[in-house]
Amino acid sequence: MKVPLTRQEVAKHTSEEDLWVIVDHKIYDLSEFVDAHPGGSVVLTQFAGQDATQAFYNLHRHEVLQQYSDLCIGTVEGEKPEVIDPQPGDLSKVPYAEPLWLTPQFKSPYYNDSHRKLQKAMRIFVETHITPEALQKEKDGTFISQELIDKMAEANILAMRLGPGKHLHNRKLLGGVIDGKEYDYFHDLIVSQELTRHNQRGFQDGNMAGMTISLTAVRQWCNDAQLMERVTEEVLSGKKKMSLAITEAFAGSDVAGIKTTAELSEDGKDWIINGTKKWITNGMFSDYFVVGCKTPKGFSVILVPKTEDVEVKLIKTSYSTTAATTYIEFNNAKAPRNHLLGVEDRGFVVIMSNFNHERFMMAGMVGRWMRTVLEECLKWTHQRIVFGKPLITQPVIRQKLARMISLVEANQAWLEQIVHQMNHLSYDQQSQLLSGPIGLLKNFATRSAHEVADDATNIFGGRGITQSGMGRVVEMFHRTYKFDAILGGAEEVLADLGVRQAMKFMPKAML
Ligand code: HEM
Repeated sequence: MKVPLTRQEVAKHTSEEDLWVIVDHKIYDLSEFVDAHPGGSVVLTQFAGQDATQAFYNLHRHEVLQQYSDLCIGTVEGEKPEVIDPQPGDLSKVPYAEPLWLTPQFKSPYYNDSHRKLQKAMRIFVETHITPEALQKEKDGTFISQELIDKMAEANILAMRLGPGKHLHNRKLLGGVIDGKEYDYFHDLIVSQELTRHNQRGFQDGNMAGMTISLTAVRQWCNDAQLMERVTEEVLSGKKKMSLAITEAFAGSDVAGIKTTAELSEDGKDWIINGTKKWITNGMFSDYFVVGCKTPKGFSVILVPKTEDVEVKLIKTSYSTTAATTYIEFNNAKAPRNHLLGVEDRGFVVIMSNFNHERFMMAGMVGRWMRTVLEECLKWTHQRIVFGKPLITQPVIRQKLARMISLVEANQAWLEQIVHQMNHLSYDQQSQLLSGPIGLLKNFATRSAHEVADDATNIFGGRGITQSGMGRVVEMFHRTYKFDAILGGAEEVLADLGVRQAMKFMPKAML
């Protein structure tokens, strides 16, 4: 019964057995909920019969009202709710909460109608299908469901995550909102950025991150076209999973220090792999591993199928085990000879060129996360009342917000500039010309994340270090932004790479 009622009528319901409150001009009957209320019954009785809007928004996220909408029995007569009730697909109206190209008042030279269509469809898909599972999996630590993988495969989201290319031709993306042939690196950026919006960092990686950084290497470097097509089909249909297995306890960003070996069997038919790998995202549920190995005269990359000679163990890290971070032992594991990617002993180029797309995606994703954290801070500083005034009235808080806005916008602007170049360069040209700039961009993105996480946590105070409730997004960001600073190449290594690449192009220029 959602009928208008007067404030006088609400004021009559003040006992624990018969308890009504008003929040944002809506009336809630909490009589049955009092005992179940996580904040206890006392606080509710203190506000019984009254308007509790300010107290409510000081303690709860708006999503609480969406979850408990059944308790709402009507609106106050002659009044209208003021707080925005976001629906799947909506753009945020909070300043800076969306990149400029999604802000109706502004223009961008980079995006067209097909980008807008894809963005809208992705946001609806993420909010409807991915976010509910992401929230659950981040908490319970179990792996992504086959049901969700199947849905993403059907919508061709798995295929889109590899970036533009022939694998998208003849595919209808998200039910046909755009044609696979139209797909460019701006679409790719949109897919990455929308996919982070559930704000569950462990699940973000648990959601097939392994595939996005390993199938790319198979597609680019597999010498056997039939094998490449078969693996692509198996993985993009969601039937098989895969991951990239390069890092070891012995070697992280210094790929040259890898100890895992690959030798040809006596009959020359198979590679025999021995050694260990560590921090392999999605390794627990992978059917294939793209493995970096020492071969007699150098370093090679091999596609290794999961067999009983490949043992996997779960590693607990600072984010959820839903990411399936894995320790792997290869014990005489076999891979057919044609599973070599690229040229024997010259696998370095396979790994290095593959890094570009991974790092570009990571920069886009952490950039989008920062923006969400900025939105959280803007909302919170307006709703949080301290010393009798909203937090935003404090100049020191506005200084922090100014810095966050600048970092978020600078990252996106640089990112878009690089994406524009990617759209106009071949894969080889990208490897040659953009590995430096992309490395520097990822470095800048995660140094910015460091600043944003620090300021946001201070703004949220105790809530910023609490895993549930008001500060949950900020808490997660502060706890997990380091994954972006380390995975795909540590900050310092990327900064160094960026400058060394510039040195290569340095003319003999004198002062
Ligand atoms: C529609 C009415 C309400 C609902 C559905 C509701 C629901 C909840 C939920 C789900 C939580 C758990 C924390 C979270 O997820 O954010 C919570 C916590 C809490 N609630 Fe409510 N609540 C309501 C009204 C109120 C009111 C009127 C007060 C009065 C001040 C209040 C005070 C609190 C307190 C003190 C906490 C604990 C907060 C913390 O741990 O920081 N609630 N409430």
